[in-house]
Amino acid sequence: MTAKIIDGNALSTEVRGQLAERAAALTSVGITPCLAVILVGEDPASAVYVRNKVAACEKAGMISLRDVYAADVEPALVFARIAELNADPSVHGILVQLPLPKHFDSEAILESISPEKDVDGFHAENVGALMQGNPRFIPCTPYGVMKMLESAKVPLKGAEVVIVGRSNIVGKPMAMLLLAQSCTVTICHSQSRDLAFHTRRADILVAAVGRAKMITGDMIKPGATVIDVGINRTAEGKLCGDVDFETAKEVAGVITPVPGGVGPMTITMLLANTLEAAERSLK
Ligand SMILES: NC(=O)C1=CN([C@@H]2O[C@H](COP(=O)(O)OP(=O)(O)OC[C@H]3O[C@@H](n4cnc5c(N)ncnc54)[C@H](OP(=O)(O)O)[C@@H]3O)[C@@H](O)[C@H]2O)C=CC1
Ligand SMILES: Nc1nc(=O)c2c([nH]1)NC[C@@H]1CN(c3ccc(C(=O)N[C@@H](CCC(=O)O)C(=O)O)cc3)C=[N+]21
Ligand SMILES: [Mg+2]
Repeated sequence: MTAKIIDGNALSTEVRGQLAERAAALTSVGITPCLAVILVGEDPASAVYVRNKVAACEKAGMISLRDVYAADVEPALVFARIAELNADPSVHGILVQLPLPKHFDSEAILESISPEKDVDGFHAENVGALMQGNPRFIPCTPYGVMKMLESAKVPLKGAEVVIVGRSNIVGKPMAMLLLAQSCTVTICHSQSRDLAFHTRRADILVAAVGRAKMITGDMIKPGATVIDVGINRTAEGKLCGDVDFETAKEVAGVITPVPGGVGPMTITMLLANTLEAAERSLK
């Protein structure tokens, strides 16, 4: 038996269709949801993501603004632009593509975004709200993973979850969301001893490391749900996840592919958060 695959492209199409209807309803009362994306530098992967985000917005009937700065831009210029977007009532969401060049204080940039427009959910106030179980914006990647688990009807209450990776943008918020659904959560990282000991206990295994194919079939409990957040490029330029799909799919019960898994759902939930911000602006 090979694992059931959660198709992130198909689920995205379905969810984005629903978002487009809500966006159209808002537009009919004079508010078109608008996302502003800021990109600093020429990293080709970041440029692709930003292009995908902008295209997805337009397809769902939302407006997107894009500001691109040279890698050596004066941070003051970016702070000034964020202040302008914060003050503009026609802008509902603001996203600064990460990572930023080294001469930027990334934390200060994220804190300068109005929490009401922080559709990534990275502002300290929104991180705190999520931890307190009262989220304003759920970070897009973990939010997309929760939608995928829901669509596959994966039982959460009491499930043993192991997350590999503890970043602020994926691992930590993922742990908070699953904890809120009464999973028992373990977070592993580069200093964890005997990673496979942990991963083999997992009913739900989330890989968010950034190391191609590091999770192999022998590290997975038979029948487990395996969520692959990793996006890595092989020497031949092919995209692959943190999970070795070929060996993992023979052991797992449910698995997500790369590409076509968590990535598209991340963009879908960014649209959802932008729409949500626009809907709140009515109230
Ligand atoms: N699909 C999507 O939408 C998205 C995909 N990604 C992808 O997900 C992956 C992770 O991204 P991100 O969270 O930003 O990555 P970071 O580089 O910020 O974090 C990586 C984490 O993996 C841990 N780690 C590194 N090596 C090992 C190891 N050998 N064993 C166990 N843990 C290890 C690190 O541990 P330590 O903390 O100790 O250093 C760290 O916590 C990347 O491939 C990224 O491209 C990211 C965002 C969205
Ligand atoms: N402020 C900020 N917010 C982010 O959400 C953010 C970020 N910075 N920096 C980088 C990471 C990464 N990320 C991805 C989004 C979509 C795909 C995606 O659509 N992937 C496609 C493939 C795309 C391709 O062909 O390269 C897929 O997996 O099928 C991947 C990765 C968002 N991130
Ligand atoms: Mg990172």
